Amino acid sequence: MEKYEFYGESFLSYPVFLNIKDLPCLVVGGGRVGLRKTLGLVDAGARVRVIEPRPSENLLEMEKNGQVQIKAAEFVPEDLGGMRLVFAATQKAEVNALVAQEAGKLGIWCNIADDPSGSDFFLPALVKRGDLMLAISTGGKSPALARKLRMDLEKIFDAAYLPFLELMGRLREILLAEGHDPEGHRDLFRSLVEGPLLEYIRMEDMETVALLLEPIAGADAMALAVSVIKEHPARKSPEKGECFPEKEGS
Ligand SMILES: C[C@@]1(CC(=O)O)c2cc3[nH]c(cc4nc(cc5[nH]c(cc(n2)[C@H]1CCC(=O)O)[C@@](C)(CC(=O)O)[C@@H]5CCC(=O)O)C(CC(=O)O)=C4CCC(=O)O)c(CCC(=O)O)c3CC(=O)O
Ligand SMILES: NC(=O)C1=CN([C@@H]2O[C@H](COP(=O)(O)OP(=O)(O)OC[C@H]3O[C@@H](n4cnc5c(N)ncnc54)[C@H](O)[C@@H]3O)[C@@H](O)[C@H]2O)C=CC1
Repeated sequence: MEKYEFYGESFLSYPVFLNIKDLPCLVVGGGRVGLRKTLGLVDAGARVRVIEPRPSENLLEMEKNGQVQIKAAEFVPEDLGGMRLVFAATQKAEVNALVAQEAGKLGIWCNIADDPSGSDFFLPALVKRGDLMLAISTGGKSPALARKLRMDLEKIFDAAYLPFLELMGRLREILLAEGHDPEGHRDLFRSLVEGPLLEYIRMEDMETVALLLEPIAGADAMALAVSVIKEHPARKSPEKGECFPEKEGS
């Protein structure tokens, strides 16, 4: 840091992106916070069970759609059987502490909504653009700041990053299929990510995008550009005036 030296005790953590597809995960307490954690787990493809005596309409709707399983009762330690991650998200500190204690006995990683220092992990604020994911943590010091930074970053890393990353991935596949040349590829990819490609994607200037892709994609450049930018499944209807889905700023 240039101007400020870090002072005081720093929170030690190890950032990872977990593959939790199809893994059983438990959310205890399906209120405001529990629902937010549940939505994140569902997005990641987990098998989610929610323990909530008074499930909300939102949760019941998700259960109808087969996204979650709800047990409309109070938590009992047996609920933890077979679970890999647990979120203690009730408004009752003693219930959350019990969930954490029992999870600890079983070696299940636990996030406690009201006890950052007792948690095995906590969640970052997220900017997601397809496979591009920016995760923001303040070490638990200020979730409000994490949320604000997420919204600021969403403006910088706008929806155009989705087709941009998709294109970079396709170009990389083409080049790697032709052979490995780490030095040459590095320069090529660096010039593509630093150059004007993103700007032309934003403008949907297909001619120029195709021109920039040509050195790698050859005669397929225009077809590639169209399939990724104009015909991408994530694209919303043009009458809405949006290219790709934007996350709401809530
Ligand atoms: C430690 C952590 C554990 C965890 O939950 O994983 C934790 C803990 C607590 N949060 C509390 C409050 C708020 N949490 C939010 C929002 C988010 N909280 C998230 C994560 C985390 N929250 C982890 C640390 C992340 C980090 O490193 O910063 C986000 C990023 C991700 C997510 O939850 O999915 C999501 C933003 C998502 C987005 O918008 O992008 C807001 C903002 C708002 O609602 O406007 C407020 C009110 C304002 C405020 O307090 O700042 C309280 C109660 C404090 C009290 O009693 O007053 C506790 C408990 C405590 O601190 O004791
Ligand atoms: N980590 C975070 O991001 C944040 C954490 N918090 C903390 O999270 C906790 C929950 O907050 P909210 O979701 O706003 O509360 P809430 O009151 O909306 O939800 C709590 C839910 O837990 C359920 N519940 C109560 N006892 C239970 C039991 N024995 N078994 C199963 N479910 C039970 C209730 O029926 C209720 O639906 C609070 O302690 C709050 O301080 C608050 C804001 C953000």
